[in-house]
Amino acid sequence: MQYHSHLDKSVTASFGDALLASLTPDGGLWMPNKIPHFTPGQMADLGAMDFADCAAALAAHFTDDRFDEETLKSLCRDAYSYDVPMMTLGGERLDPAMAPNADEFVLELFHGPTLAFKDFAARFMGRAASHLMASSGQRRTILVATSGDTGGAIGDAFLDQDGVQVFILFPKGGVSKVQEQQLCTMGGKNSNVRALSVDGTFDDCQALVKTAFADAELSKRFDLMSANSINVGRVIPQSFYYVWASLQAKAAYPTRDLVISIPSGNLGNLTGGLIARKMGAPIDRFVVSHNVNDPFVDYLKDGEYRPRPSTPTLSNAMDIGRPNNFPRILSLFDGNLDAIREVCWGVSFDDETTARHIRRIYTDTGYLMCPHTAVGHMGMRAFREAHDIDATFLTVGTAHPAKFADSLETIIREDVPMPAPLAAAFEAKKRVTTIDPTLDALVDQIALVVT
Ligand SMILES: N[C@@H](CCOP(=O)(O)O)C(=O)O
Repeated sequence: MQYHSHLDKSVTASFGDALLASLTPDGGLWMPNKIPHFTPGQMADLGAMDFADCAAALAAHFTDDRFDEETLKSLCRDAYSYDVPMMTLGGERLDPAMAPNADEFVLELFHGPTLAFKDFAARFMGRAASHLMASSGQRRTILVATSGDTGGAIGDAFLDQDGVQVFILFPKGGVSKVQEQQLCTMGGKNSNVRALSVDGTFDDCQALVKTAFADAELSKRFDLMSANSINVGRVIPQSFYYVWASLQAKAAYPTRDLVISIPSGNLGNLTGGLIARKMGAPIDRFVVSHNVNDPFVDYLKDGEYRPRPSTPTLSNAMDIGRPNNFPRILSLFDGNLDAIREVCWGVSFDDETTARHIRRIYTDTGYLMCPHTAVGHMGMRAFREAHDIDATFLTVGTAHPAKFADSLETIIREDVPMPAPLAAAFEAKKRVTTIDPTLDALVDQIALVVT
């Protein structure tokens, strides 16, 4: 598989080179030259595998000859050592024998080490980069902008990795208390993972990272690598769980359509889903569910893309006014808005509605959703109201509710228990430096540890 720049198809690279380079030399995003398409029979074989083996089989079509079958299998088995359940709000697993009439499930992607869906892509990327770097003796300085979850997942995936220094840039006061604790306590005093609290918004963090990449001299001096979903090595593995989950849902309820609602911000998760659908995953529609930071919803409505400054919300990881993956979505559909609309249905919700939904679902069923998952769940319900179809409805559960204990405790007026990894983070001492949102301030921090 070769990759090309979304700006110029003649600019190409292998998977490994695209991953380590992050952005194309012309400042574009890497796109796969051709998305493999699987027949229903091949899809059925993939669906019969466990998630890790299915991911490895898919990855074989997107990587290069530095990744043989055995390498990918052990990489995925090591990365995906946790559960990927699809649950009803009543706590039943997706299983037609147990829940013959159930048609709504949460695809819980938050059972990895940092309790967010970002672990799926971060763990694949971390292991793939380590495999490439071990054979070539390279080093990298990783910059990752986070609105809450990506930073933790990347920090965890690259923690203690030789030749790698990670800088996590998060908006000061713009992530939950638990997320901040997690981001600022990765590793010990001499950790290779450092947290930078940026005096600005997530969009400022993201812009800062992009400015650093645009500076060729700086990029070369520090061997910069991005671990955001601008890196194609993050987006490809985000397609694997859509393939696998859709096959499980279709096998369980074969006569129904399948609709997946994705809580969305930077649009990396939607891009992964669209790639899965192009591969032949049996997904009929995506509901693209946003908080009030919703330029993509407006685009679906009137065809005008108007990125704008973000507004802080309860679902802070989606507080993004300029989604990075918008150009990739256009590229997947050759810019055809009608084709995008046939697959994507957009909707957005404010905080008051989100809080009310969390409280009502918790009171009625005992299921506690993180604010992002709640936005996805409301999107799914809104889609159902607007469309009379017989379908299985999957809502992507993006993060464990405990990561948002501060806001959820106010909403449900109960304590939210902390799972062990988060409780451990609260035992550790926070290490964080506050910086201005300027390139000089960022370079000063990098230069302290990278020569
Ligand atoms: N929602 C993200 C923001 C970064 O997005 P990514 O798609 O580049 O990972 C987060 O939680 O940090």
